[in-house]
Amino acid sequence: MMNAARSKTSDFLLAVEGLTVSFDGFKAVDDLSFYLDPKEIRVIIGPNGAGKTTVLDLICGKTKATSGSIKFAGKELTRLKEHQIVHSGVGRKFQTPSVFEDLTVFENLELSFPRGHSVGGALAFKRDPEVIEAVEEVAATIFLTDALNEPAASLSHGQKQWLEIGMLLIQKPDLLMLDEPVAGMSVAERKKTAELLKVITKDHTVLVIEHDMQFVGDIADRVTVMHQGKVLSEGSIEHVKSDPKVIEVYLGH
Ligand SMILES: Nc1ncnc2c1ncn2[C@@H]1O[C@H](COP(=O)(O)OP(=O)(O)OP(=O)(O)O)[C@@H](O)[C@H]1O
Repeated sequence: MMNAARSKTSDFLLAVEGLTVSFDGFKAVDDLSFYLDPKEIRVIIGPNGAGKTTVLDLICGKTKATSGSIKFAGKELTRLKEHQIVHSGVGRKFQTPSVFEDLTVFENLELSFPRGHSVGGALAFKRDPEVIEAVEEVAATIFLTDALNEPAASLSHGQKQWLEIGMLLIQKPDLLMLDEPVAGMSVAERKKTAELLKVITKDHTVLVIEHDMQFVGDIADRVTVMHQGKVLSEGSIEHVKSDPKVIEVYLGH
């Protein structure tokens, strides 16, 4: 198999091999292998309980693997703690936005600028041109230039999701993982989010969990379909959509 042969090399940004996690004997992720190329957008789809969120939990170190390997830029992540994985260049956005509502968009982005300060410390820090430039650049990418001085509380749900993506982007991770980024968004916001992800992958690799098949088709380079903790199918959106196994367990419902 091409993937198995290539995994011997360091071509992949992320190589997940034989990954397994058991919760009281139940294998939520079961001997899972998949590989991400640099600058790829991969979408993981699959029915509820397939193990998708658990895969992201394993990659970011929130959950420890029972066995298997997660190699990121050649480094084994399964032995690292969550903060070490963040430092290695893996950023994760959870489903619910967790922006600081009382702070402005500018301040939310500024706080996330990587300088190793606590929340209070970062705010007390004098704004230097480097931070201002980084904040303005990210704000433009996430369509929030005009809202920089607005409190985050005044943003729409979709804008808060973009702000949170911006808070990851400003840390310049090599891999961004997003769990259902367009859940609760309007059609217009979904379109803009697809645009945003296309821009992001010029510099980053993106791993997304998503149910909205229209959105999946708009963004994915390749799709991995999970079922019962395993890969059921993998390939282009056309390939997985026409795979009878995928239609049977997921798309046909
Ligand atoms: N910490 C845990 N302890 C016990 N069981 C867990 C734990 N985390 C996940 N599970 C179980 O593992 C299975 C996979 O869950 P997971 O949330 O990864 O699925 P999913 O594909 O993300 O589903 P959804 O689309 O509903 O979010 C589920 O049966 C879930 O109940």
